[in-house]
Amino acid sequence: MSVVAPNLPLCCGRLTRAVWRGQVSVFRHCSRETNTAQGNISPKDILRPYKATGSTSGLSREEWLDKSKEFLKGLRECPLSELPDKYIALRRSKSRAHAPKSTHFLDYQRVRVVGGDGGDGCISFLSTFGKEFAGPDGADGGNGGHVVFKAVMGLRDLGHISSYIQGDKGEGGGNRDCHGANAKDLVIQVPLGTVFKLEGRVVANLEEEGAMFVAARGGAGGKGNVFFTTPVDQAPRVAEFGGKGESFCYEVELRTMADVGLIGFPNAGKSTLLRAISRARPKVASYPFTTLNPHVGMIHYADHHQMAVADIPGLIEGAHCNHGLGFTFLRHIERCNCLLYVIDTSQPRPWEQLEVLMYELEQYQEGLSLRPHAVVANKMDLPDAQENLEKVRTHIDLPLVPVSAKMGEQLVPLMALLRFLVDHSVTNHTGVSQTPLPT
Ligand SMILES: Nc1nc2c(ncn2[C@@H]2O[C@H](COP(=O)(O)OP(=O)(O)OP(=O)(O)O)[C@@H](O)[C@H]2O)c(=O)[nH]1
Ligand SMILES: [Mg+2]
Repeated sequence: MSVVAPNLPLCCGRLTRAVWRGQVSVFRHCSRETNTAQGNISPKDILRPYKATGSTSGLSREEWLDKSKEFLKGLRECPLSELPDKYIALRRSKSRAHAPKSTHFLDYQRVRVVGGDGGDGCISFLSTFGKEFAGPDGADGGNGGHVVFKAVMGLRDLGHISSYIQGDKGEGGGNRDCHGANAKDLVIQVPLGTVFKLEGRVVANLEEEGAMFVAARGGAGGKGNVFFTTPVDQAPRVAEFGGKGESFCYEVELRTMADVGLIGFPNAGKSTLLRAISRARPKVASYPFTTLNPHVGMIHYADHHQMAVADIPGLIEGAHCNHGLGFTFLRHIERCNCLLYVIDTSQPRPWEQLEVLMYELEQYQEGLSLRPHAVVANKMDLPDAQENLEKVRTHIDLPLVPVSAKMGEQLVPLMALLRFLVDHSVTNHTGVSQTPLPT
């Protein structure tokens, strides 16, 4: 089943032909010498072919680079009508929401979790008609509720989790041996792949659906005065307070944020690209660092597969030394299975952007830049872009797709390549085999 009309260019995003007036490039103001001196490898070394060590797919870098390039070549020769469903991204069927603010994606949250306190025990003495001192009848309090996290399908981020979570208190004991009710456990749903850390140590990893983690246990209910009755003391005037619930401060983070992360310099057009290929609404503007938090959009394919693509804040030279937005947001990149480097082809020497980006990722975490990746040469509608693209091809030996995110051009091959990359990155975990391109 193919919903997209064959041989028609898929035009997503805004199709306004507004004149775009160049931008200030931030990275040109940074001193390259200072930063490169701190690492063992130079940015240039990154692009040279070398043996991979840290690919998530298990394939060597050369293997999946060759496969992706072969795939792209096949894609150019194959008419769109003959593409397998899995490579055909569906157009947005619904219009974007009119919510006043676009919500960003939360993949990290510090949470204080406190179990509910137990109910207090009761001091009471029974007095009935005809028997004034019928003995103690103060009952026990109920137990406080646990705070439990449960992994469920269908949730993607941690935005619904507040920074302070308190379990319910147990009911106090009553007279006439009426025990207080136990409080209900507070079950908070989290996405699959949520990791809980306590003082930097991983204490729980909820990978499977339905997996639960008791983050803080509730306190036990206090005993009522009946409990303290002894042969010696038949009328004890003593009862217990309910126990306090446990209290911990967890770092909650997602192991995987998205299938694909868009990496690029500020103003490269990452947010524009995400808007073009999904219904996400990250802000787009012609000044650097417009995006300050990651945004995730979904691409739907004709075989009903959904793929999450994350727009990650812009990266500049020296990011690993806390330049620009610092390195805290680099951890978002760790949580993407594949990387899509977005370069601004209208700028002079665009391949240098790629060198810097890969270098920064390597400096942050060895092997990070080697995850299955491809390059998008964006802004092909601008003057000089075509000329620059030819030069880029001579400098970059990676799968490269020229697009214009603003005009919505060449997005079909890009989305097919993304699917191909993502399938490759998960093949080893799931054992799903690839559908070959029609020959
Ligand atoms: N002509 C043209 N302009 C584009 C294209 N893609 C993005 N732009 C423009 O480039 C500017 C920056 O785009 P953004 O999508 O905000 O860039 P970004 O990479 O998300 O930037 P940060 O959020 O700052 O990292 C905007 O003015 C866009 O309209 C394109 O394909 N062609
Ligand atoms: Mg942006």
